Amino acid sequence: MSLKASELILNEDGSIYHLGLLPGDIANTVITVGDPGRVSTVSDHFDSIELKKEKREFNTHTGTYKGKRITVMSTGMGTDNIDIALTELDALVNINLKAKKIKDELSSLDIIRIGTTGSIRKEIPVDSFIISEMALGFDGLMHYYKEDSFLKKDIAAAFVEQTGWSAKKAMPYVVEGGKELIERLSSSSTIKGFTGTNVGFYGPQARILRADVPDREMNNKISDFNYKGYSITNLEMETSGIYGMAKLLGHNAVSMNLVLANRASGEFAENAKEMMVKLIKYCLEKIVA
Ligand SMILES: O=P(O)(O)O[C@H]1O[C@H](CO)[C@@H](O)[C@H]1O
Ligand SMILES: O=c1cc[nH]c(=O)[nH]1
Repeated sequence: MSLKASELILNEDGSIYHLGLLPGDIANTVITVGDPGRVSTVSDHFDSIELKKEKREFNTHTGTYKGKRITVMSTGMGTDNIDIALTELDALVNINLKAKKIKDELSSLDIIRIGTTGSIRKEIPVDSFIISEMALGFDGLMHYYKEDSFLKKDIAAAFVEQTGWSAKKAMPYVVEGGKELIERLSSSSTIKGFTGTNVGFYGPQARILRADVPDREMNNKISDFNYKGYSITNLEMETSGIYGMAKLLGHNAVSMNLVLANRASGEFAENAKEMMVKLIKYCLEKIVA
């Protein structure tokens, strides 16, 4: 049975609805970044660029780095965008878009997020590179899918209990990254972390400019959380969705985080651009190693 036009939506040129991409446009290795402007900061290092396409917040370049074909695509901010980005990337490789049928043989993408984050630990200073071993999603995205056998439910339950998590918010979920990619991108330059993925940047990360939050101690409670040695290191807005959707759809994912803010000390990075270029070069070298 083919998928209905209302479910698998294609543009006039046959490209997938939001990404505006055709199956041949993407490589098997996809770097995702939040910021559309960061796409060229990555592809500037490519040997050559074969494709540049842009739709909404999804800016995509495909090219080669040291002979390896790589796609870099922006996702915009938040796991609502990640739901679209990963579902449509998966459709590009695992659904025959012309027949609108799921392929008999499925393929796996390597997905490497290169993003920015705030550390909630004094001992993880700005300019650090955190590689997320696991993510705790505050966003609820994975509760909208039936398959949940890969979620670490004991860790999420302990988190709810220890932090007194409000039932008015989504139930947190915990999901691991792709082990092989995590090992490949780890080194003495990276810190292994457990990343909290928030639904926003201000209130959801307990930042107060003018609007107060219901619990000013929440970041301390998150940082005090400890279950079987697992404790949260940093906050950002995409990793849990990427890890969850990758596990759900059979892809491998890793999230690399440049620490821009240290929420415990109140500091913000002074040379963010330079450090991002350093993280990008580091990731590209590890991808082709
Ligand atoms: O720098 P990016 O990749 O966008 O990542 C982080 O920065 C944004 C917030 O400033 C959020 O998307 C967060 O996850
Ligand atoms: O504190 C921070 C810094 C970058 N991105 C976030 O989501 N939070």
